[in-house]
Amino acid sequence: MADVLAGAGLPVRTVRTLDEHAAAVLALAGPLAPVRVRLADARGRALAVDVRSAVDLPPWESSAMDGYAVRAADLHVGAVLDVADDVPAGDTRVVRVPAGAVVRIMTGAPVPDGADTVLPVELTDGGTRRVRIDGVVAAGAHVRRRGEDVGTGDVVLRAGDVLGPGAIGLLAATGHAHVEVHAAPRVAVLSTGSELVAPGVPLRHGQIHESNGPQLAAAAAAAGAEVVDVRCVTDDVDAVRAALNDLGARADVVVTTGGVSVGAYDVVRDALLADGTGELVHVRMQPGKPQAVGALADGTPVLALPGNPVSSFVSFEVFVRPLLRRMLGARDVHRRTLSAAAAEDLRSPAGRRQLLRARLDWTGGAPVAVPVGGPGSHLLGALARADALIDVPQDVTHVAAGDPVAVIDLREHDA
Ligand SMILES: Nc1nc2c(c(=O)[nH]1)N[C@H]1C(S)=C(S)[C@@H](COP(=O)(O)OP(=O)(O)OC[C@H]3O[C@@H](n4cnc5c(N)ncnc54)[C@H](O)[C@@H]3O)O[C@H]1N2
Ligand code: MOO
Repeated sequence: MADVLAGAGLPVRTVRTLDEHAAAVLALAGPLAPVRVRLADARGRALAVDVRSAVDLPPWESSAMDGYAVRAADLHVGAVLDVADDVPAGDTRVVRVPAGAVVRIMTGAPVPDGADTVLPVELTDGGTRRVRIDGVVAAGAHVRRRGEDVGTGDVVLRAGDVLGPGAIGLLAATGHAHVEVHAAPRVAVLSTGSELVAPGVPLRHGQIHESNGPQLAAAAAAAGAEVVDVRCVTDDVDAVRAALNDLGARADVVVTTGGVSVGAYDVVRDALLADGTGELVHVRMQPGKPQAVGALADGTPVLALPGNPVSSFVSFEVFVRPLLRRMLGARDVHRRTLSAAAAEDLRSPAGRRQLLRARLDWTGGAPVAVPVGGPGSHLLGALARADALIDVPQDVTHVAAGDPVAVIDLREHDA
């Protein structure tokens, strides 16, 4: 769309909807090359290939109970049977139950040949040489069949699956010590602003603690990226350019905050424009209106987010996170969305899609979206309480309490 904001000597800005800018950012990179990693290093990474089981699960008939392996035909209340053998878990012998006898067996031990049923110890007198049968079970009870869970060669996980604890357990059980995953995107974070000082340093008048860097680094790590550097520079174009080039050499993506608006010292804007690759964007959203994208000399993408802490948080969610998930190789790069009832009346600016921080209240069963922190982009106080973003469409200016609203669920779901 043609720029409507140029004027007063300001550089040209492309005007986009949120979806248009998200699509433009997503097009900046694809999944990174596959690498082979140890299972212990695979959590949070996306599989580069389908994975098949190397074994049957269970690999042999196994007992689901501590008790006695029996022939169902020999089970009668009051019968007393010889205990021919004892098979604990880990016993690798091939054992056979003689006719009219039983074999004591433990949970997870191989069921002896000839036995078809496991009688739990609670239904016996617990004898070790001879055992009295106090109760019976159905034929076949408590025997886990070979391959009933997973068969050899079955596809157990697919390319693009992000590996949570359940998947790691499955990979181990199916015999995989290593897996092919996509490399994790290396992310560098650069905060800009002469007012910024490190957390812990006492503030002088005009100074604030640098919070976007730690926030974005945490968000990138939670998205599955490897954060290689978090740095802060003053509002100096040369310092920004030097930092960008240095960080770009070690990262797959550089994320900056601050200095992309229309201020006299908006140096990220100036640095990206000076290098000739930058595009300034006015996104029809709140927060997150001023954005910029660029590329370093080696092609490394730079995503420049606005400096207000809530703006950088929301911008990361809707622009940076999907790109990182794509580079990670995840099949599904977007957060889950759901419909919730608005807890209160909401106002939204005309012509801007609003993403309002909220907490989902599930106490009534169906989700209710409770706004937290207000719409101001500087209101950090409630950020930690938000686990969702209410997504108010660009053309909607009013939502009544109780109305359904679309919500982006910020909780992690890979586990
Ligand atoms: N005349 C106009 N002024 C502004 C406009 C506009 O359209 N016309 N847009 C406003 C909007 S919307 C936003 S968002 C901000 C974004 O501006 P910048 O990206 O250039 O950000 P800064 O000016 O550098 O900082 C904004 C704000 O955030 C604080 N900040 C910055 N970095 C950090 C950090 N790392 N940690 C904590 N806080 C940070 C900074 O101190 C400012 O208060 O522009 C509006 N202005
Ligand atoms: O776009 Mo700004 O992010 O509204 O505060």
